[in-house]
Amino acid sequence: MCGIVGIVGTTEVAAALYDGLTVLQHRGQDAAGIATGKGTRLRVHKGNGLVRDVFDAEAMALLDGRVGIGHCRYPTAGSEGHDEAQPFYVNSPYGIALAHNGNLINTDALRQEIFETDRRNINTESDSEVLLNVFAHELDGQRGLTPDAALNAVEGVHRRARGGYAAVALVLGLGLVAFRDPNGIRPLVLGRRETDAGTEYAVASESVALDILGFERMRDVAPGEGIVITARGELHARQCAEPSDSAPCIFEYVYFARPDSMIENISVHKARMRMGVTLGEKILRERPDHDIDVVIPIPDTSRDSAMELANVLGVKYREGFVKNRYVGRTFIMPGQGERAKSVKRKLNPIPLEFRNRVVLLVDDSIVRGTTSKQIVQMARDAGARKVYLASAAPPVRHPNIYGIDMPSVEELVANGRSEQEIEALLGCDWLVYQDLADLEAAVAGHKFPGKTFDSSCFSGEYVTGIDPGYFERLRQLRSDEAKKKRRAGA
Ligand SMILES: O=P(O)(O)OC[C@H]1O[C@H](OP(=O)(O)OP(=O)(O)O)[C@H](O)[C@@H]1O
Ligand SMILES: NC(=O)CC[C@H](N)C(=O)O
Ligand SMILES: [Mg+2]
Repeated sequence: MCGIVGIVGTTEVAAALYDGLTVLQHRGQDAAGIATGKGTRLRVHKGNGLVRDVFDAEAMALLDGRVGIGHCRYPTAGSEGHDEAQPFYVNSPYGIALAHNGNLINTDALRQEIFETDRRNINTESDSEVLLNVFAHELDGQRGLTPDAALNAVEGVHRRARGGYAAVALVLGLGLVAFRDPNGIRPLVLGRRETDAGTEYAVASESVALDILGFERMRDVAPGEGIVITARGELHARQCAEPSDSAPCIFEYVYFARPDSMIENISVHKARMRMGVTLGEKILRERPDHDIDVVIPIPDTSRDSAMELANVLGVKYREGFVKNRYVGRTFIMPGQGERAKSVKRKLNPIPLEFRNRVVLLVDDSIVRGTTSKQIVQMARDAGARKVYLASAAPPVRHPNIYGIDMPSVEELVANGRSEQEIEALLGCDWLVYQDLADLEAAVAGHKFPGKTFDSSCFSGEYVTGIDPGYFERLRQLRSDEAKKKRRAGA
């Protein structure tokens, strides 16, 4: 789940792109990059690591121009290597750099088509390089370099690409192009800032990036829409695909996005609080005479839900785990060994909150079970009398194929297991999951009743349809085992 940002400014934009990426860091910790354009020169600097590690003063000084894009990466395709860091660059036509959040599900077919029909080579395993080349080819087929030509090219992308994608592209001689897949699976928001020198525009994965840069949030980029902001600051927008089922990714609200972001006019913080309410109500229905002494969140993401859940139950909310702020998010780490080790390094219990108590631990989701297995044990070791575990999301039983790296069902702790079996495996005294209908209602809230989402990792229903054999191929390419082998060079 990468973070993307693009800015058309009235002055140099590199520093603002850097700041934007630092607040999108939670979306990808593996690699980061910025591309800027000035005159006929497009500059790209990218590398593995956190934003603060990838850029130094020297690199920043080279990134000149008033138009630019940035990316922080959490890989869902290809390797974690340096050459798959983004933005990707292609010199023809005009010089284009592109940054992509999401995952294409017809990458192989597109790669072949691009080689055989479009006569373009894709030099990495990245689906984002494929996306860039589809856009480049479609733009090449247009007459001239105008906003209309770029929007026609976006139409071409929507015709050919399948999957989840939100993308920003820098086209030399034109400006910034942004687009979002026809189902709107991946988020993208548009903002504006007035300056003495004129209007500036920014697009970003999450509105928090606009907030910290001082841009006013205008609206989400619509599913299937294309946007062009010329280097002179003119905004052009057009619907570039037939209307499709709207399916924003529900996992953004569960885990990925920052709580201070608004996605599709829904506050992530409020959505998480409502998840806590519905889960609390379920607990009261199932165990009206519960013996819970204290509700303890598993930091960070579950805090908003856990707090409201405690309110509904009428029991104390306590911070029982201290998080080491220098360890990143564990779920988006590439290997299981690293994920497992990091939970221990990251979270440490305060024994007095556990001793002789019946504790209800709350997490936003249980995916591989890496976190919860260790946390339940830590709570016991810290003296808890009983350890209950509640998940603000339903069991994850299906792969995510639109930009969250859960490609292989074998790695999911809920795969092929009943809730009782998962409870036994995680070693807790009681395990309770949110129901999917409650989760969807909680995210939609009162303002958007009946709103639909991509909830495929919970439901197994995929809005784009799936080609036969896709899951097996994905498993071969992206299981933890396959990644380990690739890293070892086997
Ligand atoms: O079942 P698992 O495979 O362990 O995955 C789920 C856990 O991973 C995430 O935490 P993470 O440490 O990534 O980030 P956070 O600090 O934002 O909660 C999520 O919040 C759960 O705690
Ligand atoms: N998480 C993402 O959005 C990943 C983008 C792209 N598929 C990559 O692997 O680089
Ligand atoms: Mg967590």
